Amino acid sequence: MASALKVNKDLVRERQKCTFDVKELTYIWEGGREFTEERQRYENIVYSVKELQDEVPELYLSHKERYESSIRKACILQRLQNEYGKKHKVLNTRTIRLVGYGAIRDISPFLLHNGMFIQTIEGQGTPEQQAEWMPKAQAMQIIGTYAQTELGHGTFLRGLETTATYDVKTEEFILNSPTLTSHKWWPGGLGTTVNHCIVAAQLYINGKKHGIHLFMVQIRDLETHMPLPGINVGEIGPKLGFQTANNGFLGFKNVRIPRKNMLMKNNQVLNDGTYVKGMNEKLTYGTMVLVRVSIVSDAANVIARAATIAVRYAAVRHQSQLKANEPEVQILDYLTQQHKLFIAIATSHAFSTTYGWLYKAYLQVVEDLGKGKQDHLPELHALSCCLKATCSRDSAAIVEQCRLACGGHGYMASSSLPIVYGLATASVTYEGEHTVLLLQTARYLMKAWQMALQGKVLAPSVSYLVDSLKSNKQSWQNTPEFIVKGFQHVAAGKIKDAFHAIQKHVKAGKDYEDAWNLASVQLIKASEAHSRAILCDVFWRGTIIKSSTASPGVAAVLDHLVQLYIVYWALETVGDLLLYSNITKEDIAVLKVKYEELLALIRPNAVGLVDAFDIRDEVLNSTLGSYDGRVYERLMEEAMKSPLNQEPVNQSFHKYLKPFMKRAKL
Ligand SMILES: CCCCCCCCCC/C=C\CCCCCCCCCC(=O)SCCNC(=O)CCNC(=O)[C@H](O)C(C)(C)COP(=O)(O)OP(=O)(O)OC[C@H]1O[C@@H](n2cnc3c(N)ncnc32)[C@H](O)[C@@H]1OP(=O)(O)O
Ligand SMILES: Cc1cc2nc3c(=O)[nH]c(=O)nc-3n(C[C@H](O)[C@H](O)[C@H](O)COP(=O)(O)OP(=O)(O)OC[C@H]3O[C@@H](n4cnc5c(N)ncnc54)[C@H](O)[C@@H]3O)c2cc1C
Repeated sequence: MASALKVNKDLVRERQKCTFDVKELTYIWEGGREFTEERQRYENIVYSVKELQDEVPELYLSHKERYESSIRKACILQRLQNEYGKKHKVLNTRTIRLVGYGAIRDISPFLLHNGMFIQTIEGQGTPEQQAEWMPKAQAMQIIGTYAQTELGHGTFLRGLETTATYDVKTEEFILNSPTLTSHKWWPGGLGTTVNHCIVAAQLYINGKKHGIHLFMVQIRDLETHMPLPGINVGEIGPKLGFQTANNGFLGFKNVRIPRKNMLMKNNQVLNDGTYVKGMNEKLTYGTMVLVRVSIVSDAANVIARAATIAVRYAAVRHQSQLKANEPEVQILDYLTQQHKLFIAIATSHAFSTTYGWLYKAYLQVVEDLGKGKQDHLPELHALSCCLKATCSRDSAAIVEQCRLACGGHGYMASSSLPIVYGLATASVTYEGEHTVLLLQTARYLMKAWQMALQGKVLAPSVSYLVDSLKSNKQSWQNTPEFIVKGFQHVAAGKIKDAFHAIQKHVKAGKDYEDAWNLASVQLIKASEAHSRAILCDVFWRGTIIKSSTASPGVAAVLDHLVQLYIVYWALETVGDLLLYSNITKEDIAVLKVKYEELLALIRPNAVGLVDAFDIRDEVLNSTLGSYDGRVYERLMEEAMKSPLNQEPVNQSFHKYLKPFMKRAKL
């Protein structure tokens, strides 16, 4: 934190107004004091390393230089992380990623190694395979990625074209990329960083296709880093964001790997080519479920970054007068600005709470699977799909809203909002495209509705369908509990409508699949409504639990945030509530007043609330959002770093402009 003397006076005043203990909220937000202190200790180590500090801002480097700089920093970070783990305790993934951003600025080329390669060995490997690869992967003696998506297919995994054909004579798999579209395309780190991959390929034994399986494949020599024979590997080039993720392509030509390199925790291939089917073929997709769950947490963190920048800037920035002859006001005092920004703070808390709940459900399912029980797998898949879809999409929209709320300066790269948007919007697509995942959940919801009609017992997350089958005669109440019930009625109503739409098309003679496609806009709306009902319910119940042990000041702000989130979404979806619940026009008028009251209650705590996210200036890396609020000074200082400002006259003047002007005179 900057010294009090240098802090912008508006921010000083805002912090004096704060009515709650900022540190206490940080501990709650981060899941406990021990996590915060751990992160802070690690940050102090990382950000004191001189080699991690930029001489030239990353954005002025070429694509190649940025990659090289990110690898250099990623190696230092990995060493620091390992040393820290040995000395203190193994750091949690949130801390590693958050602190990593502060050094690398964008995505680490090791993200897929740390985020999917290791997790897949752990989740899909037999104990022997884990014993062989885990220590090497953890020590980074081998560096890997998760290579699934191809040029031709990302979503439809059964359509992947890479083949792994078992050769019973040599007890090897032979990997091939038979077409251009079968080339792997996108995996992070694949371009020029990794030497190993987990490859998703169609398994063939004696001419019979057994579907998608995962294989450990070495693609580069560990000494020379040259691609191994039969491997065609490279980088895919610049993208909207994720510039330093080193996404790559990969093709195979008769690449042989030993039988033991198929990940065999679930399905197995024996020496003689016998195929042994596991408990559930979808367990092969297990790493994706874990990452979808983690993306809910990522969404909370990315919004916290954007909200911190935009709220601090809105406190420092003065523009226009509310009344003639009065000074220009802090833009944070405009109600429309509060409407844009306070929902960002509330959403971050909503997603963080939901992540805690979802991760617990994930751990329970993993434990059950270990005992051969898979009853809750479909529910977890459905929840992780719709929550990943909704949270990533909301995070991209909210980050963009925060950027727009900063006016012109939000468009500056030095605000960091463009790079944060690049991160947020990528997550809408990767790890399962948004619409596709909503439709996965819709499959589950259609089955759940059918079961509800048949009077069967439903899984907890859809048990609200039973209530909605009974006629709802209760009059509306403007309480959070009741509004949450209203969201459940909306979800149930949309699920029912989508169900009937499919039935109508089937009755009219359509195949079920065509009927599904014809109803799919309704299906994704049903899935979205289900997500919103879950988010509001979990956030509301989770906040009650958190508040029960909090000080009155913190409990009050948590209550304001959860109420704001619920009322905001009630007003955003008011048409749906009018259609599917008993809300009246009068109730809506009351909700509007309530919303404005909540904005007013949050206003004095706005800066305190973003301070409580406790995101260091190194991580924010923003001219607009730093703790001290020296916005204008920083904008000018950063501009002065432009290479174009290092000389009074650029050579292009003599080369092009001057001759051009001379010709123009004639
Ligand atoms: C030094 C600094 C270091 C810093 C870093 C360190 C940090 C480390 C920590 C990291 C922490 C977090 C990690 C975050 C990493 C983020 C980066 C990720 C980058 C992106 C990676 C990728 O994108 S990988 C590729 C992802 N690809 C996809 O998601 C593909 C999407 N498609 C599918 O999943 C499937 O094909 C499909 C679900 C869409 C359809 O599958 P399929 O056609 O086979 O199935 P059906 O539709 O026929 O359904 C059949 C039934 O199966 C059920 N089903 C489907 N999937 C699952 C599943 N996963 N689990 C359970 N059940 C499943 C489906 O519902 C059907 O059921 P029924 O209806 O009952 O028939
Ligand atoms: C930044 C980034 C990093 C990535 N990293 C990795 C990685 O490390 N490893 C890896 O393997 N992959 C990675 N990917 C790939 C990513 O997982 C896929 O791009 C993603 O799963 C979407 O698949 P797709 O590109 O095939 O989209 P498509 O499926 O082609 O989607 C195009 C459009 O078609 C629609 N569509 C497709 N199918 C259906 C359907 N059944 N019903 C309705 N609409 C449909 C979609 O909604 C979308 O609008 C990464 C992608 C990005 C952007």
